Amino acid sequence: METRRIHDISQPLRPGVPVWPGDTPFGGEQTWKMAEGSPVNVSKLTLSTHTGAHADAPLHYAADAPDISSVDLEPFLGECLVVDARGVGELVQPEHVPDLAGARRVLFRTYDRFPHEAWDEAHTAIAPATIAKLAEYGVLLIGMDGPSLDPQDSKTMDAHLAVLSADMRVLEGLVLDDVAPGRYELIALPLPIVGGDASPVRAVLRELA
Ligand SMILES: Nc1ccccc1C(=O)C[C@H](N)C(=O)O
Ligand SMILES: [Zn+2]
Ligand SMILES: [Zn+2]
Repeated sequence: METRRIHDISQPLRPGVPVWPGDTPFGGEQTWKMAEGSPVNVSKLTLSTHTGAHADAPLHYAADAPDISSVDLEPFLGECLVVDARGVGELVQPEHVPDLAGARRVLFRTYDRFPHEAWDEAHTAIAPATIAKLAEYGVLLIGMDGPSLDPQDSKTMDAHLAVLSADMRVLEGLVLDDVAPGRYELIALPLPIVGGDASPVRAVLRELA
């Protein structure tokens, strides 16, 4: 049997999971309870589309752009490169991008320890020039552990606009603490939420054979 190790790089979704300031807190509530005589347990969720590990749709940063149910799944599935970008400062710059050796999906680790319990107001972001460089190399998807490609206080969304013009896909909120830099198989499919500007993903990295 195949035994390639799988690293779960998703945040556990639970009440209290840190969300963007002012955004909808995660809520789960049981609607049918076995404890009250129902034959099954069922619950409802309340959450922002940008909760935990998630994929942005172009619709998040451009009006009339594709929603998350319309995007091609190819970028979210396949070989990727995990890059150690810890300690780079405010922005991951082009010089922090190593030789991609043909990788078409690139994930940046910026945290020593992912902040599971508190929102990080001052996360590392991605320089637009870095996205342009990745696009030149044919990269389909950029991912990171921080909550946004752009700084929290950005009004111009330069990194997201660079992604828009390169038609790249985006993963944010990945937990890369226990993953060594290098190549893996990425599996991080968004849900087909019609009209959705983003979707949570169950993101995993599988070691290559
Ligand atoms: N939830 C929000 C509410 C307001 C403004 C931004 C967000 C975001 O989540 C930003 C995001 N994760 C991004 O794609 O950069
Ligand atoms: Zn997002
Ligand atoms: Zn984003």
